[in-house]
Amino acid sequence: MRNEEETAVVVQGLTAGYARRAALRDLTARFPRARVTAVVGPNGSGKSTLLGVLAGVVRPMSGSVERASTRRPGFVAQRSAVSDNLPITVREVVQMGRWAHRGPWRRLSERDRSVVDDRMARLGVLDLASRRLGALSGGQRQRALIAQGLAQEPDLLLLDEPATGLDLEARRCVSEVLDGAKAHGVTVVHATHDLAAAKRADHCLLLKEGRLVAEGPPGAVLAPEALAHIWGPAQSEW
Ligand SMILES: Nc1ncnc2c1ncn2[C@@H]1O[C@H](COP(=O)(O)OP(=O)(O)OP(=O)(O)O)[C@@H](O)[C@H]1O
Repeated sequence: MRNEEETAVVVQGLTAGYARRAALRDLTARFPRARVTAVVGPNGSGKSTLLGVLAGVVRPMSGSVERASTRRPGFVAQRSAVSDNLPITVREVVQMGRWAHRGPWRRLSERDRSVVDDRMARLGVLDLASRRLGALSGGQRQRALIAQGLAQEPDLLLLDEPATGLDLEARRCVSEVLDGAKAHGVTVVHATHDLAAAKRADHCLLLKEGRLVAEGPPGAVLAPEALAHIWGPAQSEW
């Protein structure tokens, strides 16, 4: 990043976790505005916790998170965090994204409806609009949840493993959607185990055991020697 102007979020000395156990320790990092940042690391390294802090659902134990904007971030949680049994349709799920603007259960305006339809179309779930979320395949459900995040029209979009379990075409669709959001000025941060997707990002954070190991351009952060350091030599060919 070249200067402060281009930074959407600054995290300094962040320690955060659950009960008294820290899952992230003394993390300092920046998230460039209108760019895609990939957060990479092994299971349990603190990726979801970091997204939770940025989303405002996990409170820091110490350190700070500074964000220029006061708009509520869009947060697409890990699919496993969303109940399969919710008796709501895909359209209702995506409409919930408009609550940030309308408040819950308010009547939707014409514009709300058109944003909802547009986001469902972009994620290829418009023809599933009246199906119940719980009756969808994992990949279809994931696309509905991403459509919900986009329907919020956030300036900061946080996604926890958005491409996990998706087929090739759906992954391509998600990747295009995230690039489209970025082109509209949205700061995108996603946690991923897909190193190819991480390499397409503009900026990358590599975590291990709750600590930041490296930050910068994905090509440098995900260099074979860094990956070998984290996962062992077998993964260093990515
Ligand atoms: N709700 C919770 N309550 C207690 N501990 C938690 C909770 N969520 C995560 N943890 C712990 O915090 C640590 C970091 O977990 P986190 O989910 O942030 O990692 P992650 O990098 O996203 O992992 P994964 O790749 O498996 O999704 C782990 O040790 C985990 O057990």
